Amino acid sequence: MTCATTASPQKGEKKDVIIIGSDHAAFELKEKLKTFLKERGLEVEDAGTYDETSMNYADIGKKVAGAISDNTYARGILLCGTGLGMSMVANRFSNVRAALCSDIFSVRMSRCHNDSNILVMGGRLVGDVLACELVREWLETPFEGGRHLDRIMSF
Ligand SMILES: O=C(CO)[C@H](O)[C@H](O)[C@H](O)COP(=O)(O)O
Repeated sequence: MTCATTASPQKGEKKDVIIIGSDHAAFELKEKLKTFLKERGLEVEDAGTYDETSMNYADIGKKVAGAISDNTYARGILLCGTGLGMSMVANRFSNVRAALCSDIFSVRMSRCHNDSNILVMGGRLVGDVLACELVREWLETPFEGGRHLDRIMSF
């Protein structure tokens, strides 16, 4: 399983580690995805939340997006009830291209054309089996570069 990125590895970048975070609404999905990733030999950094106590998704979204933005990690996964709040938070950070997806085609395009570096999903929308498939597709699909590189570099 590859984890393609266009950015040159930076000093301290944990480029082979996937950072994952959720709020309470998607805590259960986060735990399932951690198992899925680890079973595939990937190292996972859990940014929280660590139980189902109600909390503010923005705290976790900022933590994960900040760690992508400063190149500590190359790829991250964010989960909340709908995925909306997490994607809004994450896309405020420079160098972050967070893609809120619930279907395979969007996930594939988010990698091929947009070089998404955070995959966002809604735990109250996407079931466990589909979520694992979305993550698998996201990890395995490379960025095409070319005209798409010019485009993502323009914002
Ligand atoms: O996207 C979200 C917020 O914009 C998420 O769905 C949150 O998980 C959701 O708002 C949490 O709702 P709750 O009623 O506090 O569990």
